[in-house]
Amino acid sequence: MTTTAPTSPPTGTPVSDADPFGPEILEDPLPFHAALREAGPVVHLSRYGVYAMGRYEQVHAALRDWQGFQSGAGVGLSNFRTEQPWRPPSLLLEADPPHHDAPRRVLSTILVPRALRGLRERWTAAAVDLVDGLLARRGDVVEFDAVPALAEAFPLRVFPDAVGIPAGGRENLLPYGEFLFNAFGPHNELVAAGAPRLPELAAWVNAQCAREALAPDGFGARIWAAADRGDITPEQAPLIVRSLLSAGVDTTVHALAAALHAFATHPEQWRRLRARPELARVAFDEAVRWASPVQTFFRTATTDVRVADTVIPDGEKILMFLAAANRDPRRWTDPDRFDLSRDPSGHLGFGFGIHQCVGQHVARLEAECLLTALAARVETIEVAGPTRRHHNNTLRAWGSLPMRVRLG
Ligand code: HEM
Ligand SMILES: O=C(O)c1ccc(-c2ccccn2)cc1
Repeated sequence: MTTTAPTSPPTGTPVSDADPFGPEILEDPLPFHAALREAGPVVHLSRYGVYAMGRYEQVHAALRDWQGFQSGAGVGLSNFRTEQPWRPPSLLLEADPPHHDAPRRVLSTILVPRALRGLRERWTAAAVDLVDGLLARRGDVVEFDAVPALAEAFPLRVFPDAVGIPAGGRENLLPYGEFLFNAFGPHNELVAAGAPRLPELAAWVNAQCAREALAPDGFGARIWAAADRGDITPEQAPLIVRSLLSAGVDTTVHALAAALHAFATHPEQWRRLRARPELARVAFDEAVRWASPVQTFFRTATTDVRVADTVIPDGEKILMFLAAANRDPRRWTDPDRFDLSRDPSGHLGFGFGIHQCVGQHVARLEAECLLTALAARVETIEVAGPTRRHHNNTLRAWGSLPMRVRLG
């Protein structure tokens, strides 16, 4: 019996020859994810010479096994064992224990839900103000592009202030993150397009991390206070502030856009949220599972590590497809359905294990505030025109989401 290699429709390219960072798959990754899951627990991608995993079981196990699958050699295609990082490595993301431990403990303490309690009232008011401003004096049916009007506007209205950076230059945050998340992939045209502005963007971001730039009551000041206490060193403090500015903006922007798109294409789920606004938090996690705004990232094998029938040699890169795992029918019932009655816990959209997103509670609070404010005013939400994807090597993003809402 001849078995034909699984192909990623429609181009018919065998999975092992596919380019997951090329425009076809970035535009619509779902067929490739399905083919990757079907091809086996681990697949060698010849184009980049990496080992790929698309099934929940293997991605979950690799994320859990930080000793066998390290972050210290970088979580992008670039291998820090042999290549220079484009910026000083993150003390959390690109570090393994024990170096990872203290920076992680400092950020965990600052970003834990009870530490965010003081922000809920302020962020709720900011969301209500943004939504009211968008809908005011425009009649009962209002049209707008949800990407700039809501998905970008809300995080940029609340998060930089929460970090405590100055008012000027915040328009640099999105393009910096855009480059950063592209740079985890291969040096393709997406990376090349962002390179010209990088020196100025990186200089601006680094300048925001200095103690004197930060307001006395924000996340940044609390990181510096940890240095004053000796929990971390003063040299580490600015890099940990940089982590917030690196990871905390583009991710939430594209996750919120994904949630708004999910509701605009599933009117019955919007009706459920309207009826029960307390579902906003679980709705956001279901949107993060269903859309996986963070699609992929890498680990590096620290020994010859066996996964199913494959031995991944020491030093080789493993590309983990969170998005494929989040829709693996081996783990999820009816995985392609966006369904608020599902329990999405266990999804890998925020990662898993010791590096699991330390900012996930910040993201959830932003989403809860914005979705609750919208659900209070908007009876129906629908797509009002052609949507446009925005391609990034790591992030699943919308470039434009024309929306029509009916007030109720
Ligand atoms: C919906 C929005 C977000 C998504 C989908 C997301 C996703 C992720 C994922 C998948 C990881 C794991 C990376 C790995 O294992 O190598 C991660 C780590 C991280 N995230 Fe998030 N993130 C989001 C928002 C945020 C926010 C708002 C912040 C900051 C306030 C943040 C800060 C971080 C940091 C510092 C890490 C590294 C943690 C470590 O390595 O110990 N993220 N995030
Ligand atoms: O500490 C940082 O600078 C940083 C932390 C986390 C990320 C990241 C990477 C892949 C997926 C989600 N988040 C990026 C940067």
